[in-house]
Amino acid sequence: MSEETMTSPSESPRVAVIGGGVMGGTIITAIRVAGWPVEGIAVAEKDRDRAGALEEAHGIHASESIGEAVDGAEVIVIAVKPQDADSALAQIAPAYKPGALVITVAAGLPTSFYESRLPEGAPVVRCMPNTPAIVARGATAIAAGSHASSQHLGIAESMLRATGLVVTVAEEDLDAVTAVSGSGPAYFYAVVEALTEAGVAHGLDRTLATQLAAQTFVGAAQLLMESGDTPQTLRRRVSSPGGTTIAALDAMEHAGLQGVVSAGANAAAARSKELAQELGD
Ligand SMILES: NC(=O)C1=CN([C@@H]2O[C@H](COP(=O)(O)OP(=O)(O)OC[C@H]3O[C@@H](n4cnc5c(N)ncnc54)[C@H](O)[C@@H]3O)[C@@H](O)[C@H]2O)C=CC1
Ligand SMILES: O=C(O)[C@@H]1CCC=N1
Repeated sequence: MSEETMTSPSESPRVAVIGGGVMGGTIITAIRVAGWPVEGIAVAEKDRDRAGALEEAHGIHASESIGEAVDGAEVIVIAVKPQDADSALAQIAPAYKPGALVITVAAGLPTSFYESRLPEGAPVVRCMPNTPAIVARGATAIAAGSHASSQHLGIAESMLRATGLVVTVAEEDLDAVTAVSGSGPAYFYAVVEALTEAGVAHGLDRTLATQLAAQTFVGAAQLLMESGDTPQTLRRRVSSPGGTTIAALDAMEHAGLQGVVSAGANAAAARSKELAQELGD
């Protein structure tokens, strides 16, 4: 695909999604919402049940063969686990249409990993989405490889727009993005689990405690985004002098909250870098 020949869904570029799991399925939904025609989307999914579910949900063609899905595709979305990317690329390369845009969501693997396994000059855009994309509240960062232009980034952005926020970053920032927003939803769920347990220990019904915790975090996040205030300002607004919140925050800090969160984020960023070394050349 030349950049000039594809700028909008109405031009019906052929899209092949490789791996129709959580992220692949979410991206298919997003591009359908963005107006991509069903007949322009193919998916390669080796799990038969999952392939059948995608066909039923979207009316698209699912194949076990990566070569078949990629044949003639102008955009190839790679949504397999990092450990499966090398073998997927070995099947993509022979069917690759010169100039086709490759969009990858795999954690850790740099754009050079793809470029070195595809014909010379392949434009690659690397993305780090997160699971709230499933409900159109995702946060995705995208970065251009060495042959990807701003127009290629624009195509990726237009395909992912329906998943929520999309921002462009330098590729070197993607490990940090992974540590904050890519893995971030899991930190939130872990905190909700802990808060639920605390609520249950104090006599609350488990379902109610989870509901209250989730609504509190959704509301707090919305207030943060809509008010334009800093987290510090909003935290102080909850914290009455001599009140319950200060008592809680003091206890959390004493128990190492800041250290716990940064240790988690550091481990995610380190693992992202490690994946590149482990699976790269
Ligand atoms: N789940 C998450 O929160 C996030 C995941 N990612 C990245 O997205 C990628 C996919 O992750 P998930 O969707 O969570 O995994 P998943 O396991 O749900 O989906 C991967 C799919 O690829 C299929 N697959 C594997 N090899 C294949 C092959 N050779 N041919 C056809 N299909 C094949 C599997 O059957 C599976 O359905 C990973 O690289 C991950 O790093 C990125 C950001 C967030
Ligand atoms: O856990 C992982 O490796 C992927 C990347 C970010 C979220 N899930």
